[in-house]
Amino acid sequence: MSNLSTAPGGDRVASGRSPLVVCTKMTVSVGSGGTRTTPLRGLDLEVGTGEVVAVRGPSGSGKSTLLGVLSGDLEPDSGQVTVGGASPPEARRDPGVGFVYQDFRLVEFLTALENVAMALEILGHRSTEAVERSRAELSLLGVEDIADRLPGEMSGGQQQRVAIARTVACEPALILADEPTAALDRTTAGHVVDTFLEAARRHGSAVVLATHDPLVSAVAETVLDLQDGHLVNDLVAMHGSGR
Ligand SMILES: Nc1ncnc2c1ncn2[C@@H]1O[C@H](COP(=O)(O)OP(=O)(O)OP(=O)(O)O)[C@@H](O)[C@H]1O
Repeated sequence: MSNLSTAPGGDRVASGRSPLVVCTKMTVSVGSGGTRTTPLRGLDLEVGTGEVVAVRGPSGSGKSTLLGVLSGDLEPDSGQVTVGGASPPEARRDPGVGFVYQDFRLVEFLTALENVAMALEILGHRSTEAVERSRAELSLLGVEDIADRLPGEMSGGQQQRVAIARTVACEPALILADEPTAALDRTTAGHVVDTFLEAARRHGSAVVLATHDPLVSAVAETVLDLQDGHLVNDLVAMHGSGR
């Protein structure tokens, strides 16, 4: 577990290993006109290289909004956010940010294998190597048997695992996943969680998981709760009692 300390704003920051993600006094609004709302208000966060963080919070507390800012899909109103010293849009390319979206976002006209291989080819991997690596990643997630199926021919849980394989295969410096076990039975959810832990251990990826799933919080190194637009330390996780 990383050392935890409290930032001036009261949010949790990690110390003791090199920070990859740094958010300082970050305020983020979404929507427009009468539906505009500000889920994140002056939030501070650090996530270290190789750290696996679970972000919890009630529905509507801003978990997806936080991931959206870290991925560069959303811009903060104010405050700072960097990933590997770069702005999130720049960081997508270098040092690399992978996002497992809640709705998976697989390319509908590509098979499972092609979805994963295409992502690797975009990063510059040769076709044969990309296919080999994609098969290995699908196999690790237990979906090698559906490698030739299109997303429309897969269950939600299978699509979720293909989306995870696509992200993890690319070995990004930062992995973001929104409810990555939501569509899965408990055994499969366990394999998925192991995949994220392995990505952190083997490649040093920082992993931020937005989740309601106690299984995910139980294995994450750090558990944070979103409350009133801020991140609050989970005291049980801080004191290491069995997580
Ligand atoms: N495009 C949008 N327009 C208006 N309001 C939005 C928009 N996106 C999110 N919101 C609002 O922002 C708040 C935070 O939403 P967000 O999706 O980040 O929460 P969440 O914690 O991820 O929820 P869930 O657990 O249900 O996925 C909610 O009140 C939500 O209604």
